[in-house]
Amino acid sequence: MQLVQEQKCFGGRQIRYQHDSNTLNCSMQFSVFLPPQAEQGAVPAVYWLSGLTCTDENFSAKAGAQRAAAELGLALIIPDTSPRGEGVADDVDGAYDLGLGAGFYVNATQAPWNRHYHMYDYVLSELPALVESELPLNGKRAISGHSMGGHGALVLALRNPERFVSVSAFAPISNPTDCPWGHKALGAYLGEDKAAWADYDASLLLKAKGCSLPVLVDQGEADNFLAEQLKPQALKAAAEESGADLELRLQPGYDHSYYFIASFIAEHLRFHARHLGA
Ligand SMILES: N[C@@H](CCC(=O)N[C@@H](CSC=O)C(=O)NCC(=O)O)C(=O)O
Repeated sequence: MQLVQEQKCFGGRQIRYQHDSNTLNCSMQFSVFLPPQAEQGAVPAVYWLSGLTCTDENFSAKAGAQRAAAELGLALIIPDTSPRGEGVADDVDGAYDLGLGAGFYVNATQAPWNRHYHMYDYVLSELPALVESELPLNGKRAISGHSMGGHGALVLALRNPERFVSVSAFAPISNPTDCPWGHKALGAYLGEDKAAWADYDASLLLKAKGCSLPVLVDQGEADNFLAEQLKPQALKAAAEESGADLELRLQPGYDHSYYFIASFIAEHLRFHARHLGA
């Protein structure tokens, strides 16, 4: 991987890298925050998955996560939200909720998406293997994300509990088989056979398999997308049915923006630090 950019931040290093991804079949950029403790030895990592329209830079620049990560000794690993570059398919109308910036953390099976859109495997396997071989990381991982990225974080953790110690989300798309964003993306990437969609629906996965990991979810009550797209009540019902350790916090007055994420990211990082032994 090649260094693109680096800034000192809260005594640590905010870094952007580029690499050629075999999983996505294109060149990718991602961001990393290394806390000051990484100068002395290997540290645990929180993976952050961003939402629709984002690159790795939205979270790095807007969430203000570095202060708490530096205090807690946590690395932050921040991938992009889709494959990028010439030859990578995009929505024909340039819609914000399909194609570039909207990979939904799935492995697409349908043309033209299946040439590049394998964000599930990228985040689960290729990116951790790369950063853990090149950076001072101790192999302990937690995962979090926002909206589409909250959906991705929950699905990755629910399907691979041995890979993470904890999972959290901000305003996740909790039940994508039952909302317009999910129908559009899962239909395009996986095809119209809805049986394939269930593997990427956190509420269905939680109901069917339960979850051995602690789960923290924050949801703003003034979020414009709450009723139509996010459906946290489906996740809560699934957790109650399966006995999963979900804490769902409804936050009065907060919307869907990065101001909401910035308000609670330190609490999420402290939650993950407890489970990571940081
Ligand atoms: N442009 C769209 C909404 C786009 C949007 O709100 N994106 C969110 C994530 S939404 C779910 O995945 C986001 O994080 N945007 C980037 C940012 O820096 O705020 C519309 O207008 O409806």
